[in-house]
Amino acid sequence: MSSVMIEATELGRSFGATQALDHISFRVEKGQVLCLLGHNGAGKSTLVSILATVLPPTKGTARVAGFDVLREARAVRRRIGLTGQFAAVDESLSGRRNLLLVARLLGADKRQAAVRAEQLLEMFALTDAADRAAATYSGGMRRRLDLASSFVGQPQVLFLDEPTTGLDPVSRNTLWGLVRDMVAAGTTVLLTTQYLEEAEQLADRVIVLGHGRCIADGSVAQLKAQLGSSTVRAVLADPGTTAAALTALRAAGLEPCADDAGSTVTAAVEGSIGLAAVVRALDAAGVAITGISLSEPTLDDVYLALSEQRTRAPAGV
Ligand SMILES: Nc1ncnc2c1ncn2[C@@H]1O[C@H](COP(=O)(O)OP(=O)(O)OP(=O)(O)O)[C@@H](O)[C@H]1O
Repeated sequence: MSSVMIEATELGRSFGATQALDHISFRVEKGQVLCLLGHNGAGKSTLVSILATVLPPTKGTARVAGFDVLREARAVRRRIGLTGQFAAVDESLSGRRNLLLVARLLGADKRQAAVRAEQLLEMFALTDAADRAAATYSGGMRRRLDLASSFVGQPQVLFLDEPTTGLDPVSRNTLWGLVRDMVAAGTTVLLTTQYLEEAEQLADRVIVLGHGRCIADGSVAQLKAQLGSSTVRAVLADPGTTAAALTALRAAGLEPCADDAGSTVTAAVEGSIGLAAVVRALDAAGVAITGISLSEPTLDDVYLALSEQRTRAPAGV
């Protein structure tokens, strides 16, 4: 049996004149975590909705757990779990009743449903709060309950659409641990996020979406390798000098980018010779800095560089 659990072939989706997705193709093997990264409106939720059979594509095909998302939607639904951006729990019910309800909807008898609910409450550290209304839960507890609900049917493929948005770092770490446990048990995960750290923590492979298109595809290490061996990060004394700094570094043969606030510029370089070149170029352009460092590239650097390339690309590219 093929171990490909998600297969998208030339997927496209438009909403009127908006092309939300275009020419998206990829495969995910059993037990892998694919992370979709992208800015607001990049097309992440649209892609998840198509794969989870919530939305039909306008072009292309997709198979999940071996079944076609259009022609065999019911078979797909029986094998997947979906956790959206907003926790889909019934707030008036207790955590336990939420899980019992989902289990009964999926066809479990009363006893099976009770056993499964108990297991999941334990697994997601909700046993103590099991009989309280979900309305009294914290954001992190609600996300855990939501994730537990999507796990009632022991899905082969789990879709997580921005699962940790709005969670504090501790809750986020807990959730990452739960996702790792699921993957260790053989579940295939497709995760969307705007948090690059989340991709670094969980992903075997990352696809970066930009305006509905795939703009990068590879492991975190491969994406970082595209940027050269290291990154120089210079903190500008005056954000008003950002344009001058970028011009000077481009003239020195580098491809710099600035953070949103314009207070830091980064550039990929080859080792410490590159660091000296940055210092010389900024000094010659009269750009004062308050700090400079040389580091291995992070996924943030990759993302910034890709966004920068997109911004500089001519219209229509
Ligand atoms: N039902 C819809 N009707 C019209 N346009 C839509 C609809 N759903 C999505 N879009 C448009 O499709 C594009 C992709 O949206 P999508 O929600 O997939 O992006 P996203 O990457 O998930 O963004 P976010 O991170 O903000 O959730 C956007 O331009 C959005 O406005």
